[in-house]
Amino acid sequence: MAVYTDVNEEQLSAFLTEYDVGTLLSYKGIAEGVENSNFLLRTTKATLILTLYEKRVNRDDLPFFIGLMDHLAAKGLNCPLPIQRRDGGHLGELAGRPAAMVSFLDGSWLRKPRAEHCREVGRAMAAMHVAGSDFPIRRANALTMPNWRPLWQSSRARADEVLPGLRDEIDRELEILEAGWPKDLPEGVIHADLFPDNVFFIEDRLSGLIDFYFACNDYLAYDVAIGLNAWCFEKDGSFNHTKGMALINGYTSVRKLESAEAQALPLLARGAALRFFLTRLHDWLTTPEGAMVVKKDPLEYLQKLRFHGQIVSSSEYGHRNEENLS
Ligand SMILES: Nc1ncnc2c1ncn2[C@@H]1O[C@H](COP(=O)(O)OP(=O)(O)OP(=O)(O)O)[C@@H](O)[C@H]1O
Ligand SMILES: N[C@@H](CCO)C(=O)O
Repeated sequence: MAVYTDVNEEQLSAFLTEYDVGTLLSYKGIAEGVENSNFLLRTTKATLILTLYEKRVNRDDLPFFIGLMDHLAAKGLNCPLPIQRRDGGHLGELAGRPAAMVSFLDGSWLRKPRAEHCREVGRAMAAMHVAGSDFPIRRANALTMPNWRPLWQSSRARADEVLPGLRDEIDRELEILEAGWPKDLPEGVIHADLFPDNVFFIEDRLSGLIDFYFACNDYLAYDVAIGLNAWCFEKDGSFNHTKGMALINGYTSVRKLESAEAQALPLLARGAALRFFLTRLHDWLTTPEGAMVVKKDPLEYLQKLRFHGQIVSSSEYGHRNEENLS
């Protein structure tokens, strides 16, 4: 469960006086997520999500994240709306952590997404890319290609404890990705963590996107690559081509992929798999036993990494070139 920093009722009631949201009725820690401490709050006026930002979130990035949610919500995208404080800002401090509140979104995330859901996700991702295109603040991606080697160095010596041979395999992967990483693809604001647990549905209708705390400026197609990793593999590790096609078609129904983006997709997907492998491996090796957080399996992403290494063309993910369409 992701409550790293606990808060008591007194602290919380005092914090709420800085907002026009009524008084506290109840609150509870949310047992999901791995990055920040989240609480569900009910007040006399609203239902809200309170987030205390933890170690991986840099305080200087908070105006980007909060400003982005505000910007996207104003453009009609269904995402949490940051709650304004009485002093006009959005960011406060609680239990020694930077803290903010956002509106509660209805819906829940899908444990077993189907192809039609992947299509909706592709569409919503592209809508986010379009809506973010005039967002004025910039944030470099702190978890893209140049950052992988330092991250790898933090786990490399112990990698073979997780799987014999892992150290040499990832050394090779990293070299390939560093040498071939694409240059000059269209850039913009990407979500960068659009996994099933960050997309809410009400029945089969997508009701909103959450968790913008990895959002950044990067290649737009890199977000598609992350989506293919997160949505289009089955539990047994096999890639589901129908889901890949649905996600890509959903995306391109809103924003076309340029041919350079489509061509780069196999490498971008391979890089995305390495990114999640590396953060998971790092957490796997450093999270103390008994910590109140569910550790995610790095080897799931090793399997995906190997899969992408075999892919030659984006058509294998389900992308269809315009020329191939009848
Ligand atoms: N605006 C919201 N409306 C409704 N529920 C929310 C909202 N924001 C967060 N939650 C709930 O809190 C959980 C954790 O939130 P979130 O994904 O932002 O946490 P996190 O620690 O950043 O996790 P991770 O990065 O691992 O996905 C979500 O799965 C959801 O249940
Ligand atoms: N979505 C990530 C966790 C947050 O970065 C993962 O599944 O590894």
